[in-house]
Amino acid sequence: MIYIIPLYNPLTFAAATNEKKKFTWQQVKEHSTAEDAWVVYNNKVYDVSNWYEHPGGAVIFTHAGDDMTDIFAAFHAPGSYSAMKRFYIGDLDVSSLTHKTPEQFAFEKGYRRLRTELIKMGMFKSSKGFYAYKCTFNMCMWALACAMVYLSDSKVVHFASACLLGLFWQQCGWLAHDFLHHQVFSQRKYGDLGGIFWGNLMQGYSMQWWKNKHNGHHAVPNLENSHPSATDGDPDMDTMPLLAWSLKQARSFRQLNADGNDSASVKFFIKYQAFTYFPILLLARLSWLNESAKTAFNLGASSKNAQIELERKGLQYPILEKVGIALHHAWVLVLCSGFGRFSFLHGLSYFLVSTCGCGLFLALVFGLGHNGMATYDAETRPDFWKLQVTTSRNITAGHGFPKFFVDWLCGGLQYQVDHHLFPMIPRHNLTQCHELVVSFCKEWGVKYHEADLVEGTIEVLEHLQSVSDDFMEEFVTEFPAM
Ligand code: HEM
Repeated sequence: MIYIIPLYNPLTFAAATNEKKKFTWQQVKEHSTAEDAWVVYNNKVYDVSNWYEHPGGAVIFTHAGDDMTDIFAAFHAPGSYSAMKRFYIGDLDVSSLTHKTPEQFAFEKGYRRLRTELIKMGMFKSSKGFYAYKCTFNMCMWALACAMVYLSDSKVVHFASACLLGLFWQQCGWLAHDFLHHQVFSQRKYGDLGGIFWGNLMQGYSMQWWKNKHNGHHAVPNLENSHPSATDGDPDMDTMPLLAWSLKQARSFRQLNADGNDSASVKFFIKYQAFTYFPILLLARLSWLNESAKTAFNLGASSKNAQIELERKGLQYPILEKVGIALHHAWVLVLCSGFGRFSFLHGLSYFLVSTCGCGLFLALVFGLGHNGMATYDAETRPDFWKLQVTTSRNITAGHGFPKFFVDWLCGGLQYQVDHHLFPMIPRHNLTQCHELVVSFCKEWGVKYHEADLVEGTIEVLEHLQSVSDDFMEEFVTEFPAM
């Protein structure tokens, strides 16, 4: 597709002639699609319509027609501010922000000040020693899993090795996560290379597929799609028809049917979702491997925006992505074949145990991080801080799980709330950051939620059951004889 720049645009012309245009909030809100996207940063208005070439990709359009001040700060290196200039079209008429009370202005000012304090405290600087230790520990897990297969003929040892490999993949997920959020290196390129090593080569995931999906999730956590076939919400809660996180989401697939009714499969899945939740988690890695291979080898994208983005600007690291994934499948094949000694069934079992283990351990932590917390749609979406805090849950020690184990298992995401507010803060600084965030939330009356592994899982299952009950109750009310 060819990107045509209009020869005369009255707005860019105004910018070029230094004549400052003023826009009301209402006017900004009218430009809320990828094709017609205005964004606001510190009361300045930018026209980023059709800018699929944006280095962060189509995630930029999650804030079309909205204020991007805080999400911009969450994702970008300081130098990126200069890239904004060419999109500037005028200033926001601050008197038109009638939906904001003086208290809201003070709240926003307060959380921006807190961010500045954290920067001054050095919270965004990583300890290279910490990450060297984490990377070495992880590689030792991998070497041990391989050695157990190579040196032993015991099925019990092979089973233990497959479980260890599942855990290793889960830990690779957290390391790739840290590198790709640029927690480890402020230089983007080094973070990306770390992401390719832990993501593509060791885990089998495409780093660009992951970035698109994960950064989209960070921009709009627990936000529902505007339409069942749209992909403008949080990709991580785009789980229909298998799982619904709100009654509205459960009902959404009716719009796809000509008769406006739910299909038998939707009814079945939503009715039993509290029971199917864990089996679905077990299979999650297979779906991620599939999506990753599709992205890396240009066989399709997971959303319409990701597809257009791939067509317009392609992959950031086309060769490394492909080589990384191909080598990943090669070493996994060698290991799953028991270095040539396993029967087909034995090798398949090894693969399934490790893959399902990884899916379960990874998705369990994601699930605890957000599932069962508040969900929003475009109209009810609150400010950046409240959106991130109310949709996230921290995981604490408890029910026999000690803190060091929870910290290791969750790879930094035990501080999900704090991580969502400041995704570039390295995980080893989150404990300190957490204390300041909690006291800020207390001061401003924002509910900050924590639960241990068991309580959190029960909350998730209870939430699924309550959505399921509300959904099924409608049929009983409408058709009492059934
Ligand atoms: C006028 C508006 C914007 C401009 C000029 C801009 C520019 C840039 C630039 C130059 C980069 C690469 C350097 C860096 O990582 O800091 C970048 C990356 C990124 N941007 Fe933006 N951006 C804009 C708006 C947004 C918005 C609204 C979002 C999210 C809703 C966003 C999300 C991202 C993400 C996630 C990355 C990192 C990609 C990576 O890690 O490779 N950007 N942007």
